[in-house]
Amino acid sequence: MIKVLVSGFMGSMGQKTVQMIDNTDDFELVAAYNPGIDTVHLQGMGLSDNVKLFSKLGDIQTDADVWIDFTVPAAAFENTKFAIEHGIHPVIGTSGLSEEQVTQLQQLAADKQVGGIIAPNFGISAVLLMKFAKEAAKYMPDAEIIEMHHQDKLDAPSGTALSTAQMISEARGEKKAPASEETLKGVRGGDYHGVKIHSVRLPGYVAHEQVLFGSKGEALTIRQDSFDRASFMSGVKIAVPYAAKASQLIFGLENIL
Ligand SMILES: NC(=O)C1=CN([C@@H]2O[C@H](COP(=O)(O)OP(=O)(O)OC[C@H]3O[C@@H](n4cnc5c(N)ncnc54)[C@H](OP(=O)(O)O)[C@@H]3O)[C@@H](O)[C@H]2O)C=CC1
Ligand SMILES: O=C(O)C1=N[C@H](C(=O)O)C[C@H](O)C1
Repeated sequence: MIKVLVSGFMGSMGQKTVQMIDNTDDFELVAAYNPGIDTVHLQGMGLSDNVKLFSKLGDIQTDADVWIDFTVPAAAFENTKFAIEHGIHPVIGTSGLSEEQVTQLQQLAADKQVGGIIAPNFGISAVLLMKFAKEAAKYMPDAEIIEMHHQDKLDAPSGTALSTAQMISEARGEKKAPASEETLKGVRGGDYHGVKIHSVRLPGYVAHEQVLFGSKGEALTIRQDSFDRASFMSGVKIAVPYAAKASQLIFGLENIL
């Protein structure tokens, strides 16, 4: 049995994760963390009395093996650091960690021998999109990304879009996006090493990404859609047993599939 703590358990992803753990024989929810726990939410969630609840990071005392984190970008670094320092293997879905922060956390995990995984996206369709985009970029280096998310998403671009841009950039090498004068500021999107990223936020959307490749007389479009947050749970389910035994902190679900 793998004992799990869910950080951000009252959020959209946190609630899905609690359900997934309840429905998985090998996992047991032993602790849950969320600042500002409210009883209305709690009643709806039907957590067992054995689950220890925490609303402050410093108060957490648990025998959890794995720390699943779906919180907010501003909390991702401190939460992951806390988990590693307390011997709890991290499975981090929260977006917004910088490359420097990931490197720091990987160093800490190696020092403490408490490994796990940080994944910008636990959905299989998104992992495949990134893999296919990396391959396509070798042959069609001119690419732009459009990511589309629900209106409550705090960060832009999405972690997935940033990761896709990194992979495209690595596969094709240095390249600049065509220069054009913006008569409306920001209209050409963000720029990651020449890969333009456009972030759309709309009600009704969940999480979607499209990568457009253009070449002489032809184009390729790769698209994935997460219509439901359940789409991320298959990846989390794979990540938990991996993390519980890991001595390194890896980045990207594709590395353990
Ligand atoms: N890797 C992946 O596959 C996926 C990643 N994500 C990422 O997961 C994160 C959460 O997404 P989502 O569930 O939609 O967001 P929500 O806003 O629905 O949930 C975030 C939860 O975290 C809580 N929270 C705020 N601060 C802290 C803290 N310091 N420690 C612990 N919990 C905290 C919030 O509480 P309160 O409301 O009281 O502030 C809230 O309950 C985002 O970064 C998102 O990008 C989302 C989907 C898939
Ligand atoms: O906030 C979300 O919803 C999502 N966040 C992740 C990201 O930033 O890439 C993963 C997925 O896109 C859903």
